[in-house]
Amino acid sequence: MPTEKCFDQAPPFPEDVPKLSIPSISLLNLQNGDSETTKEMYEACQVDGFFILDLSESHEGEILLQNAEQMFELAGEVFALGSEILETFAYQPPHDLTGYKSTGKLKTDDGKLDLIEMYNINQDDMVGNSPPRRNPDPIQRHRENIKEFIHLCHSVVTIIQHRLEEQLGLEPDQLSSLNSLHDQSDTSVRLLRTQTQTVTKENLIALGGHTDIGTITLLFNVVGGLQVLPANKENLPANWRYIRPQPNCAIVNIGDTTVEWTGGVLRSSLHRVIKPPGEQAHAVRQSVAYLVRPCQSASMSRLVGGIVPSLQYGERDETRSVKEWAAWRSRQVISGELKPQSRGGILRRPV
Ligand SMILES: O=C(O)CCC(=O)C(=O)O
Ligand SMILES: [Fe+2]
Repeated sequence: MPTEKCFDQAPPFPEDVPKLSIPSISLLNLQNGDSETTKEMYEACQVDGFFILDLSESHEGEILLQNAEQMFELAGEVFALGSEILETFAYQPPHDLTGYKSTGKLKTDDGKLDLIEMYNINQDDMVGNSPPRRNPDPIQRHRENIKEFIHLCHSVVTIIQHRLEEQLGLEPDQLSSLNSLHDQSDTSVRLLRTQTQTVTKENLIALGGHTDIGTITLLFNVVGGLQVLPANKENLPANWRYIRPQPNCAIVNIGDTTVEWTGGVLRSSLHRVIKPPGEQAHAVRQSVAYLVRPCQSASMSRLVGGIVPSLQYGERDETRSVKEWAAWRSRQVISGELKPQSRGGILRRPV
């Protein structure tokens, strides 16, 4: 659905709401190693932790868009099964997020419960890194499409990481090898849906403020509702800014694991989903996310090299395993026990 066709079917995004201004980065330019584009992307990853990735004009990008559209159709089929069937595939947090999460399982910032349904498809299952899992029928029937979507998303993530490695002065593959497609990880394709909102409250929170735990996220949206808390702004209702979904584009954001690895040079920003703005509030909101997690064998320790700051006296390196660390982070998100906040974003000039 992220093509023009899908945007034409949805009500328009209103002009008069506060938006975060983030750059639109051409995938083709990143593929060609264009230095201006690379610098612009690096800066966005430091300042906002978010940027728009324009997939048009790139051959792989165009195929990815078609695949993402198929994932939107798959989401429609999966959620149409209804909660009774989907509950038989319920997720098991915090250790296994694969499967269905009904609404009302997570706390939102206003102390209420979330309004978003999710289905997480496990990458290892789809690419054959682990024995096949039991999945709802539409997922089983579309295994090949999902696998292709994963391969394309993964190669786009690898291009982004290669450009970041150059800017950070790291070795080629120093970042990207930590989320290899062929090693087990908790990487997933997440299908999300929020029903039409009948409640009049403008800032009704569907998914509470959080940072993504993994390395990087590619997000496909058509209907608005995603908001980011800009850097150096207090978490007050007036400070949140919308990210306007754009046709032929993905939204990219940096996750907490990359902040750990880069010693805080890159930033993972607090984001949330609220009731879609303006006329869009009457639309069912679907999105598709590719959430990259590090391989289980990777370390959470800070990378050594380039402009990544070395540990200072008194600072301790992260020694928990990838699994332990992620379970600890997601427990925080689920229980709301620790207030989630943006992390990283120490300004450092690229090499
Ligand atoms: O649906 C969206 O636009 C955002 C979803 C999100 O932030 C997430 O799944 O982590
Ligand atoms: Fe997120």
